[in-house]
Formats: sequence, C-alpha cells, structure tokens
Amino acid sequence: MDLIVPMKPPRSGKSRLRAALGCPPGTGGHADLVRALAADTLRAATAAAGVRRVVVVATDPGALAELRDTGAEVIGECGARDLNAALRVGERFLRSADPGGVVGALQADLPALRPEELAAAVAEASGRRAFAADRHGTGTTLLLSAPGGPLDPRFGAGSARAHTESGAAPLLLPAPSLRGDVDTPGDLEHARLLGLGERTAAVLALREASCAPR
Ligand SMILES: Nc1nc2c(ncn2[C@@H]2O[C@H](COP(=O)(O)OP(=O)(O)OP(=O)(O)O)[C@@H](O)[C@H]2O)c(=O)[nH]1
Ligand SMILES: C=C(OP(=O)(O)O)C(=O)O
Repeated sequence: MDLIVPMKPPRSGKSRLRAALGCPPGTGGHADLVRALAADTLRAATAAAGVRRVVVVATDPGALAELRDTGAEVIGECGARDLNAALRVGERFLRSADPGGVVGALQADLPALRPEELAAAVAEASGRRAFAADRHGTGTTLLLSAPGGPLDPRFGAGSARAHTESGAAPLLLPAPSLRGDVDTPGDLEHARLLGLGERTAAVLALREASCAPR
C-alpha cells in the first residue's frame, strides 16, 4: 500500500495554526512547526506495517526536501490547481509503478500518529475504498482506494460527508492518533495529550524557551 501526503508551502499552509507558538507575530517559526508536524507524520507512516511508499506531493518541493530524511519521497504537484488535483497527481505517479495496488491519501498534520493505528486502519478497510474521519467527525485524515480502484478524493470542508456520499466506507476503529489532525491551537493541545512526535515536541519546546517572558 502506498500513501500520498499533500502539502502547500510550509510558510502559507496551516494558517489557522499561526497563533499556536504563543510568540508575538513576526517572530517566525510557523514554517518550522508545519515541517515538524509533517516529519512526525511521515516517520510514523513510513514505519507502519504494510506501507511501502510514502510520497509527499508538494506545491514547493524545494521547501520540503528535508522531509526525505523520514523515508518519504517528495515530488512536485505538476500545476495542480487545488488539493484534490494534487492528490490525483500523486495517484497517477504511484499507479504508473503499480496499477493494481491500494493507494491512500494521508493528511500531513498528524504529529501523534502511531504506526500501529495506521496499519490497523488499513487492515479494517480490507480492500474497500474507505476513510477515517477526523476526531470532530467532519474532516478526513485518511482515504484509501480499493486495489487498482480510483481514490476519488473529495477533501475540503465537510469531506467526511462527501466521502460517505461518494460510497467510501467510514472506518470504525478508534485510532485517536490517526484522527488527531492539527488545524488549530486546540487541536495541537489535543495532540500533545496523545503524545507528540519528537520533531513537533522539539519545536514547541524551543519556542517556549525562546518566547518565555524574562
Ligand atoms: N500539494 C498541495 N497540497 C495542498 C493544496 N491545498 C492544500 N494542501 C494541503 O492539504 C492539507 C489540507 O489543506 P487545507 O485544509 O486546505 O489547509 P491547511 O494548510 O490545512 O490549513 P489552513 O490554512 O489553516 O486552512 C494541508 O496539508 C495542505 O498543505 C494544494 O493545492 N496542493
Ligand atoms: C482538507 C481537509 O482537512 P483540514 O481542513 O482538516 O486540513 C479535510 O478534512 O478534508
């Protein structure tokens, strides 16, 4: 099974998280946090049983080259005009190597992701086109195709409903780390309680130290 992870440029992505570092505006660090969230997600994804390739489809691959250290590949989005188009670029890329395999789309903001929860989700899907909703029940953190079948991604606001309506099976396992995507400071706090990956924890610790009142 191969995974596609879409990412906008780290400076402009995850705009709802800008306040999360608790530092005055303009002190930077946002892009470091976005890259750290992705690095922890990718480390867990590449370690999951049954996962073969993990491909980041990036608007700006140069800004994300360091993510290759996680074992993921990083490719450009070839002029895709939005998130779902970027996912289709990744799908074509993976299908050109393995037309009959399962492909999945995984969000890049799962810093508490545990490899065993991702593997359990793939096992529950058991060859069906299926998805994991986020912890709020409205978004999607993982969408899987059937073997050789179309991914047909419908990410965006209300994507859990859109994926259900398009015939994808909602996965039922709890998998809190897989459902814990981070869009807001509140989501980041939730992920902290689950147990953050090393890179995200390090970025937050550094910012706390450097922005503490003197
Ligand atoms: N390659 C690529 N990735 C995208 C594109 N649009 C969104 N993404 C990524 O898809 C994921 C979900 O995107 P969004 O929910 O639109 O935006 P976001 O970056 O999470 O955050 P906000 O700015 O707070 O809305 C994020 O990892 C984005 O970086 C796109 O056009 N191309
Ligand atoms: C695009 C989505 O994610 P988010 O807005 O949570 O990043 C989605 O859940 O479909």
